[in-house]
Amino acid sequence: MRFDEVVREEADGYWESSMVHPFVKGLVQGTLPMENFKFYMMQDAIYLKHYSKILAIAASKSETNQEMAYYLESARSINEAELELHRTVFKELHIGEQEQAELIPAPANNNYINHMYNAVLNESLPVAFAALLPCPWLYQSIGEEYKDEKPTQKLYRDWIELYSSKEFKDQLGIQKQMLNKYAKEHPADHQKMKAFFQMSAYYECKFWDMAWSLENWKELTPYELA
Ligand SMILES: Cc1ncc(C[n+]2csc(CCO)c2C)c(N)n1
Repeated sequence: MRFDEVVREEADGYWESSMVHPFVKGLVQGTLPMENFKFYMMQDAIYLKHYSKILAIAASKSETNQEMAYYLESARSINEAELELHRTVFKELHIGEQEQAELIPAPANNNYINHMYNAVLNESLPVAFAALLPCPWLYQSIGEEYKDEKPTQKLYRDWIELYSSKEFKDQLGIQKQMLNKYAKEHPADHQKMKAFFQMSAYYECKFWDMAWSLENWKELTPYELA
């Protein structure tokens, strides 16, 4: 099996759990309350901002021109996507300056972002790349699985369309090849690449939980006293 197939198979549980997650199901079926979608979008804007910065750090650590070009272009295009989000979705959902100024990452988002910074700052570039990969890969899988769903809300349809596009699938193909190239050239990094990929896939699931429960820093999970 190729390296990308091995890491993906190991993460099967996270993929399956995302596919049937009430947030994802609600989104593709159009039953998701707009409050949850708005919360998700606002948290995602923070996530995208940091994802782009992390790619820029990866660019600065690149050893080849090809790597450099890939990371710089990815950082630029995600920054552009983030700006577009503010221009369109934020406007549509009436997310104003005040609401944006008060925005802080929810716990699960914070954990995921910190995990990716840790990868790019303290690990090798192949390990950082593996940590960044579940993000496009999982979303591409969801887009493909639900490409024929047509929820009535335009924002939900746009979301599905974005991640089920051919360009997005082609881009993922290049990313899988990069993963395999890194794996071939850095056999000593295999264990960590796998571990960081799994951790990111776990955090992707926690991101759905966060948006479904409107997670915040004030309320802890209530446990019954024995
Ligand atoms: C929590 C979270 N995870 C993944 C994505 C999807 N995503 C973000 S940036 C990007 C492009 C990477 O090449 C993709 C696919 C998201 N929006 N939010």
